[in-house]
Amino acid sequence: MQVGFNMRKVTKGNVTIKLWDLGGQRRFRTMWERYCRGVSAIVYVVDAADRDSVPIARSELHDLLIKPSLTGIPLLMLGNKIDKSEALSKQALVDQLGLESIKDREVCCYMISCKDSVNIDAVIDWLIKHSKTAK
Ligand SMILES: Nc1nc2c(ncn2[C@@H]2O[C@H](COP(=O)(O)OP(=O)(O)OP(=O)(O)O)[C@@H](O)[C@H]2O)c(=O)[nH]1
Repeated sequence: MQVGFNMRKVTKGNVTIKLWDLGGQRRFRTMWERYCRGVSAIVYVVDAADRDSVPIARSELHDLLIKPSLTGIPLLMLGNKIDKSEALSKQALVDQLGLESIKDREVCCYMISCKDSVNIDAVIDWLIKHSKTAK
């Protein structure tokens, strides 16, 4: 059975980051806001190779960010699965997710492959930079 919410800790050097992995399926989405309140950053992972799902990812993202409780929380967008030939380019993903229209917070986007460990270090560094303890 798919569990909707898992907590993990990632340590690099003397910094430990606490991550909540929130389920992406429809039935879990109403709970996203509750888990995002008060966090240092929101990491939103999309499958860059699943082009049909991007419009849904876009509307769910903007529905989330419109919540007053989440104003100003930095957003890290990750376009995953760039090892697949059908993956969107970064520019196409940024455009299709409407990231340029987000003006009330810092937004960063990396294209990654969890399978091939592409850009994972950059993600960890970004998370450390935006963690509460490491400023
Ligand atoms: N090719 C490729 N496959 C990947 C990559 N990352 C994850 N996958 C595969 O994608 C599938 C889904 O991965 P999950 O980690 O279960 O996805 P998830 O986003 O946590 O799923 P939900 O939270 O339920 O939406 C698995 O079969 C993974 O092996 C990647 O970078 N490249």
